[in-house]
Amino acid sequence: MNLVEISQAIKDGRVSLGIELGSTQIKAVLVTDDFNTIASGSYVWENQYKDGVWTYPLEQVWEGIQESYKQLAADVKGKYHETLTKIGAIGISAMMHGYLPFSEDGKLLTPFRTWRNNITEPATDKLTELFNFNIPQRWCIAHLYQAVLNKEEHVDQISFITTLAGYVHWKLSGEKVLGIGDASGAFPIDEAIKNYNEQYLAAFGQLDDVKKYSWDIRAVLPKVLLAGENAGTLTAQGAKLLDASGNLTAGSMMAPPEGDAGTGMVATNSIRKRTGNISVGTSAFSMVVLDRPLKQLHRDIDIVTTPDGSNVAMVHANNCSSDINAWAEIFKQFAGRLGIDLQPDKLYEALFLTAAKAQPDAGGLINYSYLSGENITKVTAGRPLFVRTANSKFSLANFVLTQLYAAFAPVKIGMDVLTNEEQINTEVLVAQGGLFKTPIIAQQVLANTLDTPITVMKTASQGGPWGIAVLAAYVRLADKNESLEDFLDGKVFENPETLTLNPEPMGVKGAQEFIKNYQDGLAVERMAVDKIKE
Ligand SMILES: Nc1ncnc2c1ncn2[C@@H]1O[C@H](COP(=O)(O)OP(=O)(O)O)[C@@H](O)[C@H]1O
Ligand SMILES: O=C(CO)[C@@H](O)[C@@H](O)COP(=O)(O)O
Repeated sequence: MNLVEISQAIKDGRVSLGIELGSTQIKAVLVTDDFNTIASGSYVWENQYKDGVWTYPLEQVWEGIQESYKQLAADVKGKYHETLTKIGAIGISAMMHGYLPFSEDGKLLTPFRTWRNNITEPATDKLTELFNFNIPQRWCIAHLYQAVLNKEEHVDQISFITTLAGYVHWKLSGEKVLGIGDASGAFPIDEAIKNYNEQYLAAFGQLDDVKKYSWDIRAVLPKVLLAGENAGTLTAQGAKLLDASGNLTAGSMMAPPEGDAGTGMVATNSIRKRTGNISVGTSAFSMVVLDRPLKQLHRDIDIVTTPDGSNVAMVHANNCSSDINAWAEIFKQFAGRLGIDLQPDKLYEALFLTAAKAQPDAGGLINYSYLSGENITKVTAGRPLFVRTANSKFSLANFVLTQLYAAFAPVKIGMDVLTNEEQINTEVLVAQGGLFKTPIIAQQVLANTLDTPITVMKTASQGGPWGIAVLAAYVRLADKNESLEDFLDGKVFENPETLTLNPEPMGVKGAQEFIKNYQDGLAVERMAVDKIKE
């Protein structure tokens, strides 16, 4: 589309907006009906560790959404000389799971407990046994049941719980709904009925410590919707919440709110059975769409769904890029001392490119990037740790490669369970996430660490917000009965710009040596949790 055509599309509202609330950034993108991004905005935020809980204040949720929207609207005005007043469809996506309990009158009953918390182990042990289905610590039902077990005062006032995307969607549209992918991280889904698992709902409701409360779990959970279903419209109040300038009018169609797992699947076109993708940002999680049930229950493999409700095996590691950021900040401060003001993209590029000169085994250096506890390696709290021996080859190149290996190590260890015990493998994984903003290096290290070809698309560093914008467009543009898979293959990914990197034999061997040292040293990391108190 040329500038005149885009301006006309904006005037007519033939555009779709995607907003994703990720762990480190809120991003908004506007796409035309050919799925090209024509404008964007973002807001940087960071979780806080307050009173033993990882959280974000809800006021900052709105500050971030409004700032991202404001930048996007200014981008539209600057490039296309149009004021953004009408948006065809809107989708909200966010980090999944966690705990946002509300009272009947809409009051938040506890600060937001995010996916990053490892505070629900007793609840997950009990529920996993009850359902014979893996309940990870970060899931909404684990948080709710842990609050029950803790006998927290607020529990009897609960009227509704939701995820972050569900909360924002509710405020914009008045609808208490979730896309099925996001819902699958709240409570287990039954793939056959594309809804919460009835048997598990009943079992949960029958628990003695749950029966005490007047609420019913069925009424407390949001309603489940499939991709493409109508999830309400933007209300006048919602329009004001999104666009503080008041230019935006009400009435946009709303897509079912999704989790960043689902939007990652869309952004990498990984909805069909046996396709695989991986998201690498604050956390790292790989996802394979299943064509058969798993042979057995694994505590390291989570079953979620695609936005159209197919089961997906997910390996989720809580820690990926946060420690890279912490070290990058140290290098930035050092550069600052030398009078050099390093902007983030330049900083990451300079560091990552250094890793190209590293020894394949990263010189024997070891790093545990655990800002928070790590489920895969059974480390209960965050103690970032860098260890080396006197003979390790301590160079900047090896240090940076160590950081990248360490970012991918937990997910690699978890994925070995899927490969070795379930024989579930994909020929290639399509990856997305902020680490690919600097091309090649992180992609190659990931391919070597996982010993799997990694494909990255042009949109990889903006995968999530673009994915939810595509889901919004699907509500508006799909032909009757057109499946999401066909919509993606036929309309969205006609000609994707991709780059695939294969594992390099030397790199694979080096990564394996790193992982061996990493696993051998895990006892030291666990001892750090035990001995070094906050
Ligand atoms: N220019 C860059 N090159 C490489 N990595 C980057 C760059 N900018 C940011 N990053 C990394 O990307 C991460 C954010 O990735 P993203 O997928 O947006 O994650 P999240 O959803 O967790 O916020 C940052 O925390 C940082 O580690
Ligand atoms: O928990 C999940 C997926 O199951 C994610 O929402 C969570 O790890 C947050 O992802 P990001 O690190 O923000 O990409």
